[in-house]
Amino acid sequence: MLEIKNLVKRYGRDKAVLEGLDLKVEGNSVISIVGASGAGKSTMLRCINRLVEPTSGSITLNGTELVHLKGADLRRARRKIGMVFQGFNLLDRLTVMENVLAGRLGYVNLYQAITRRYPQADIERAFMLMERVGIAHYANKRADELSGGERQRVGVVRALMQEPEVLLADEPTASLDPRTSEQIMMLLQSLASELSLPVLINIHNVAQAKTYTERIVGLRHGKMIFDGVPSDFNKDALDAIYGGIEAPDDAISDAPSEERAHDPA
Ligand SMILES: Nc1ncnc2c1ncn2[C@@H]1O[C@H](COP(=O)(O)OP(=O)(O)OP(=O)(O)O)[C@@H](O)[C@H]1O
Repeated sequence: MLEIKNLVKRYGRDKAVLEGLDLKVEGNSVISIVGASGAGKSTMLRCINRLVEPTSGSITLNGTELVHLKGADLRRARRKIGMVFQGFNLLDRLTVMENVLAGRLGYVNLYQAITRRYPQADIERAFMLMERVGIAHYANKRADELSGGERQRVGVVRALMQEPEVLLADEPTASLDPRTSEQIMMLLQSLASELSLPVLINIHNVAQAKTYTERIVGLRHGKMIFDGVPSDFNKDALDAIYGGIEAPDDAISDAPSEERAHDPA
């Protein structure tokens, strides 16, 4: 279980960008975090894996307090937090397999890491996960030879190689075309349930949030002003989150639905 209590983040002396957030995530829920640009979505995710230092508050993952961890304890805790990025964050000149195995760096010793001698079990797990998401045949290709959707699948597998207890995805579909975005959302939804993994997804596309996630958290100016199921995310909720700031296209339509029931990967 991931539990955030009274999380505050202030950059320097500026006004707090997160003003006391509380969030509890259990089981294999897939949760989207929506909000206008600058609402604090990325800051919230980055506080969880401590890419950003929380100013105050508590974040626990399965009983371990993450705030204030340092050194080896922080590295150990971070292994349990997978992250998928908007820009994929792959090492372009390395192969797909090498990128995927980078997800094990937190587990192997320095010699293994430098010589890239990963345990056989890691290689088998890598192939199993690459098969699962449909990229195993690209194992020896350079990462920069793949399409955006394929690259994001590499990013997802790399995160899963960490054997995470929670998966964070920061705008995972923002660099992809609409159809590929839907495929990645479906993939995250299926993997959450197959691996019993909670997944938190920052997303601008409210229609996709409604279609592919089971809970929506809405932020506005660093405060949580909506936390509920997609069917309750109506025009009022939309106005409360975006009113006067931004009006996302097709935000309350039930957009992509053709393939929502299955994952083609
Ligand atoms: N490193 C930083 N230093 C100072 N201010 C920052 C830093 N990172 C983010 N901010 C500010 O914090 C606020 C929240 O930013 P954040 O990136 O978390 O929002 P967001 O909801 O993810 O926005 P977007 O959807 O545009 O990515 C913004 O006002 C931003 O300018």
